[in-house]
Amino acid sequence: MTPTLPDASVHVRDLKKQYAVHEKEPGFMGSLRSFVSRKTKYVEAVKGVSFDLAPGEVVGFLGPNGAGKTTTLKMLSGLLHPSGGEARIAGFEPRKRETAFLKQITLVMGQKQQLIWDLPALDSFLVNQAIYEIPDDQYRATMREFTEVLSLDGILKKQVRKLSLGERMKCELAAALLHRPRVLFLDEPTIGLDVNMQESVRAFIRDYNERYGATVILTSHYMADVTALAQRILVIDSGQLVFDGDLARLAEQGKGGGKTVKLKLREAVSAAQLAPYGGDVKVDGLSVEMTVPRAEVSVRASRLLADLDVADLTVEDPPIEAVMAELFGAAEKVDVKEAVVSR
Ligand SMILES: Nc1ncnc2c1ncn2[C@@H]1O[C@H](COP(=O)(O)OP(=O)(O)OP(=O)(O)O)[C@@H](O)[C@H]1O
Repeated sequence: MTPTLPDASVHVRDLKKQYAVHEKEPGFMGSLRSFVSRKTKYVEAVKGVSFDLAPGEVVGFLGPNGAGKTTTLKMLSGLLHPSGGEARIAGFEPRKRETAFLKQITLVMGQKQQLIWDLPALDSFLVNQAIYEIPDDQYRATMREFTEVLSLDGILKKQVRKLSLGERMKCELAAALLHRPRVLFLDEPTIGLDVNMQESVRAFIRDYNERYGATVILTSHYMADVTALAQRILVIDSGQLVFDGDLARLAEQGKGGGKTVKLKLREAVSAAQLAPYGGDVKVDGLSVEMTVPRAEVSVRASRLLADLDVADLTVEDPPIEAVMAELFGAAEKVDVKEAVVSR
């Protein structure tokens, strides 16, 4: 039965997606051959994923390229039918795409656009008002709020094609949230944006989550998005969930469970002299960085303070992008370079 008051929770059990891919040799002869005998390969994009989100929870959904993030979000928003398992979003079964369900969710894909290219964004907003049957007073109130939070003044009446990427993304977000959905699927909402624009988008998502108690699943290659918005992280790799826990626990997995100790010295010391205190020692003038096993941190820090002329000592978890690179073995797989640049 369709609930009248959705609770914005997300329940996913053993969700699977298999794609059938038709293979074709290159060239004309290849086309002919595939016409006569078509070869089909199956890609297991999602292999039995399960998790539950409480209403209002914000989670970062991370994983290397091709891990199955977009496929999962498309199944949760009802765009793709799962090959197995089930999902319940705000009490609804996504695959049915009921109108009441669509009014509770939104899917924002940073790489795709829903705004009408040749018209001002305002026209697309009016189309969405009609589609989602948003009452006039609610539409006006939401527009006022979004215009303020996203600084949309002056851009709503410009043709979408003439907007900058950042301006367009802000309008895309506004259009996607105009109906005040309770569950947000955000797939790379800040992709390609400059650092300031990324920050505006983050602030908007945070504000929306607090104001409406919306549940948010966010994928991003920019770790700054994830660390700014999410407490809990789901990591998917090769279609399987390999981590579900809080950010701090994910950080603990890095550097073999070690912490980064940073020192500012008053007197220069060589890396060789510092080797007994920790691993991965990096010396840059009077600044030193090293990795120390978690359980040893207090003992080693006391020794460093006793043995050297230390002006400052800090202990940090390794950056989350480094942890991800370590988890997946290769830095390029998680776009660590981009993530670092965006911080
Ligand atoms: N329509 C499709 N047909 C066939 N295979 C597909 C299709 N869409 C995705 N795949 C494959 O399914 C797997 C998961 O893809 P998906 O787009 O879900 O990954 P992702 O984690 O979102 O990756 P990225 O971070 O690169 O966007 C990949 O191996 C991909 O090649």
